[in-house]
Amino acid sequence: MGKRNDDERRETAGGEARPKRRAAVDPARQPGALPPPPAAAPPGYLDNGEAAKRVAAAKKPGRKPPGGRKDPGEGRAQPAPHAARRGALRLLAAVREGATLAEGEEALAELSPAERARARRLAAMTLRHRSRSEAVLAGLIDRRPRPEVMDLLQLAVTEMLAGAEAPHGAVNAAVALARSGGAKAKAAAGMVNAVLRRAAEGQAAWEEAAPPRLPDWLRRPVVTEWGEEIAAAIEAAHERGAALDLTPRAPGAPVSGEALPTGSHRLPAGTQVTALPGYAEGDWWVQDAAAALPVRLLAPRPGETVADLCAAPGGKTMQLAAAGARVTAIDLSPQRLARLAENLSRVGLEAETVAADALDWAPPAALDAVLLDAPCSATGTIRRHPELPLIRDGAMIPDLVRLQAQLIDHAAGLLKPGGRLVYAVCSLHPAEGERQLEAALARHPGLAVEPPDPGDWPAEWITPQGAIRTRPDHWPGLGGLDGFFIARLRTRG
Ligand SMILES: C[S@@+](CC[C@H](N)C(=O)[O-])C[C@H]1O[C@@H](n2cnc3c(N)ncnc32)[C@H](O)[C@@H]1O
Repeated sequence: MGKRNDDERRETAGGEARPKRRAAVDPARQPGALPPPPAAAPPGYLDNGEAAKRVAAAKKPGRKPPGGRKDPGEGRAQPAPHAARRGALRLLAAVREGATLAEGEEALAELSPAERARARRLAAMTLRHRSRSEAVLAGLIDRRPRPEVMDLLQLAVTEMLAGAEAPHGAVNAAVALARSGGAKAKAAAGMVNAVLRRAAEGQAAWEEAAPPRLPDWLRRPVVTEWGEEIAAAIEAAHERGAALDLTPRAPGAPVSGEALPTGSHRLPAGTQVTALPGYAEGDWWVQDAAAALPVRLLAPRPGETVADLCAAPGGKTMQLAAAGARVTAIDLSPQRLARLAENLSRVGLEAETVAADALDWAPPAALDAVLLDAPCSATGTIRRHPELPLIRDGAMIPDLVRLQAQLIDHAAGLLKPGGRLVYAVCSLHPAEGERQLEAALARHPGLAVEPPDPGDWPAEWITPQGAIRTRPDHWPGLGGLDGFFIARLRTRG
């Protein structure tokens, strides 16, 4: 799988962004500060690239580890043994340093595309099941080992008990990796061997353990909003991970995968995107089924003027343009906007692009509609980004809520009388969704919620306010979907 393909496989939704000056989210203080995305950026991150540079510098292939030891893979024409596992451990180490899996991937440049994909899969699987491997290991170790040794143990336990890897293969690989590490890892090789041989018998403890809990800062508001049972169902859905969803360029077009009730198509996770029919022709793009819903609710008509205020990397811009709307796509990040332009060009669609703070942007004439897919905590995308709970602490929520409110206020002022505003966030935090809508309605007596047509939308998604709320535990039989809050507002006119 090529680099392009890797990038395409990432969700095109999401994206917490750097408020330029009006609100006070400081990218440098964000634990998950992300690089300018090479392609479709993972959601929920800032765009300053600092964390990525830090991680890449620390993990550069060939960089000598402390003590001058030569990396076993250094200088080899052939990949080092266990290259994918070694890559997965680098990714887990990057997450421990506060980076995302996507940032960590910068350190995997020497791996083949297939090894890189496997490293990513192994790391994500280890993170998704981390509570189970912890439970298995808790009964086998007296004292928690060094973090890198713990990563190695958790990776091997996950491979054995969730990944269908034969125990001897996972144990031997882990021992070999420990032996090829620094002095401290070498010293732990005996313990790794002994613990993992016993862990291979730990299937019962694995099954009995609960999925990873949401962090308290997110679990509390989730439980207050929907109750304990739903919080647990969300956690279980996060552990199951996400399939690959495609949005057809034209409704009803022949696109691979199972057609979902909302028009997206679903394929198994791990499907090689560039090999699918229609990729080169731009017949579809990768987009979680939930991320495709805001434009569906907006229902753009041919010729309408629509601004996509926080547009990059452009999943929703492409939907708007495919519907025939005259779209202006605005984004604060020129790098992300460049990616949007690339995406548009791949699928042969057009939109005007503007690199600007949406709070400073105004159209020459009032608009028919505005899509505000606002920067947010991205907590609705944990299925795809299992590292998020580990690298966020919730401190950014108040600043994000403030920025979202400012963007709603600005967006409302850009509309014609009778124009519509769709506000969307890929967040499970009610402060960014349900409470944000309540506050917006209180500030804007001239705006009213226009509820979705109940005939077209699952009843369980429609909130008492007339908005749409999707959660990862929805559609259990179909494989779930990301958490989004989406509201359609209309100016009285
Ligand atoms: C949730 S993502 C958008 C995802 C996009 N709508 C899609 O479907 O592909 C949020 C985007 O908001 C942008 N952003 C953040 N603050 C902004 C601002 N003040 N003005 C314009 N764009 C902003 C970020 O750069 C990021 O690309």
